[in-house]
Amino acid sequence: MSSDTRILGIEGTAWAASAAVYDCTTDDVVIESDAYEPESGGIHPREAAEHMHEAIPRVVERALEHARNSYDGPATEPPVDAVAFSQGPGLGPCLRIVGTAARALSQALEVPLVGVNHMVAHLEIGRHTSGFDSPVCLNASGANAHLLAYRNGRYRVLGETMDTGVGNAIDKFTRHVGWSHPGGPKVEAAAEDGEYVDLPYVVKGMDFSFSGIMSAAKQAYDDGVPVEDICFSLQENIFGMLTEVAERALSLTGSDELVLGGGVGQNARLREMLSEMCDQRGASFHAPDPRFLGDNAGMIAVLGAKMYDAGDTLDLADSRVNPNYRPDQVPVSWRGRSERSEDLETANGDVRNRERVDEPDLAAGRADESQVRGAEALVTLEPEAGRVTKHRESKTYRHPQLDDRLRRERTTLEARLTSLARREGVPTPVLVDVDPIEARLECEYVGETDLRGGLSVERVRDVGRHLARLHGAGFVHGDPTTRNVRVGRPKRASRADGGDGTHDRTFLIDFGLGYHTDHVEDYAMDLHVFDQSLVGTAAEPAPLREAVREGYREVGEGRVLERLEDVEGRGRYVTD
Ligand SMILES: C[C@@H](O)[C@H](NC(=O)OP(=O)(O)OC[C@H]1O[C@@H](n2cnc3c(N)ncnc32)[C@H](O)[C@@H]1O)C(=O)O
Ligand SMILES: Nc1ncnc2c1ncn2[C@@H]1O[C@H](COP(=O)(O)OP(=O)(O)OP(=O)(O)O)[C@@H](O)[C@H]1O
Ligand SMILES: [Fe+2]
Repeated sequence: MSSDTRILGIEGTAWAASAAVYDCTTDDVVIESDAYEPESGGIHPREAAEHMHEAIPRVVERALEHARNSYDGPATEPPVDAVAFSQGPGLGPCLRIVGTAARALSQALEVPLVGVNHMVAHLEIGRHTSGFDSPVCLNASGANAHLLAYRNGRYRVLGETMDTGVGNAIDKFTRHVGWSHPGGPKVEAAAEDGEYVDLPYVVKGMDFSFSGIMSAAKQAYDDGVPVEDICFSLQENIFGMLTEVAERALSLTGSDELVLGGGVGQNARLREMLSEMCDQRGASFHAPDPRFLGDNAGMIAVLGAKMYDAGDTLDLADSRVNPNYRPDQVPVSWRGRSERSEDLETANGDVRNRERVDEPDLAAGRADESQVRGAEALVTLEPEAGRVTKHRESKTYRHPQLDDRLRRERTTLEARLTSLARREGVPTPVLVDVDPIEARLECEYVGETDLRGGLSVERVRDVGRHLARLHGAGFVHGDPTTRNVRVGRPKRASRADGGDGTHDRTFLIDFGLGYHTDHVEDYAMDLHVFDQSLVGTAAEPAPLREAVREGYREVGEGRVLERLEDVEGRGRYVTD
């Protein structure tokens, strides 16, 4: 940053009472922290608030003392230009204490107040220390776990945990085995001596869930499985899931930069996996210094400075804290104008650069003219021969046993669901050969372009009907994006169709994330992913979104469409 801004940052969302001074001229960050350590169990909100009450004045005083000592301006001037504080998310009682302290200080020093979103700060500190321009960010913290990417003035949530934060999930397991809080570092230490045992692994598109794996881990412990083996395997599966969704986000955004944020980011195995994944796909990876990963006021001060320079300060009346403050609620004021209107066309499930709609799509990593590197597989296209070969290559970041299992399971499932879908009357590629051991699948080349390069109301309505048919048969596609729909004349099936070979069809491909389910919620989510993909792809999504619903209504159940409205009403999904 070019200005000579100096900012006092205050953090106190849960366990870390922390204050920092950031000096833009030198880029120095001085952090003073005082951690709350529960005597037993996890974090108790009331005890944590008592800790804040007592520790915040102390750390603020130390930070201010540093600010005064290093300030060479007039003695009558305040030693900082603004006070930035964590406005949320976090524990209400803790946040309120921090808010009160920040307001009092801003009045005493007669400087403005800056309200910082703690999760955006976890992200921005990585962008700041890496110098990356527009990275995808994986926030792996105690109470959260999500992937963020910037588009059109906001950080969009591309994927997130469907239940608890990643650190909290680990901490619950360590409480079960009687270890003190925080559990993450203890799991990391115990994992050193562990061997792999099978545990659940749950990724749905770019979302993921920890509840199944944590129950299984506790059960394994109760059954006498050595705790170090469980710790080792927990790390392999949980961090494998996070790395997989991070790779998916890179592939779909077309970004080649990844930054890590949050307390769990201190884990060496997680960093190793992310770094290896990025190496394998030619992307750059950055993890900030550990002092910037766990909760700390340094990241609040650094983002506070960017916001202050952009004129993004708070009136007292707007300075109330928000325990549920989501990162996608923050209007991003501090990125340059050119940055704000640029880049990623993101939406949950389908994210891309608008110009990349040529056919064939080789944008996500061109190997040669006929190969596409998707998020999961290397796909060899032979349109002339009417053939496609999809190979789920080994991911070296994953434990070999887990890697084998996932590649086999998904290849088998993709083959099975692709055929099942066709039996339900949904056009899909005809399978030629499946080799689960090699994770290789050979099938018919279908369509002429991706749907995203050939959007029309009729085609989208057709996809609505297709999804309804799958759901009627008791399974979901799992990843129905405009990239996973092919459109055009069928190469072989057309004549069998009774047509003249010019009849337009929409094919569903890539069933690797599909699964059997009878939950309305899963069907609604499937529709929602497609809906969001339209929002991310089309200049005028409204008539298309209506068309999907029409198509679905013709064939499927109204209650799924009702649930879709619920899903949209939950607020996570910003579609503007
Ligand atoms: C809202 C805010 O209060 C919250 N903060 C938070 O969760 O603290 P953070 O410092 O980002 O993360 C703490 C978590 O990070 C885990 N952790 C710390 N070191 C770890 C390690 N080496 N391996 C795995 N987990 C680790 C701890 O077990 C704990 O669950 C958040 O950012 O979600
Ligand atoms: N049967 C097919 N006919 C024509 N093109 C295909 C076929 N299968 C795949 N493709 C092309 O290859 C691309 C990648 O294939 P696919 O989606 O199956 O791989 P993936 O690794 O699962 O990708 P991602 O997870 O990124 O969607 C598709 O977007 C499509 O353009
Ligand atoms: Fe945090």
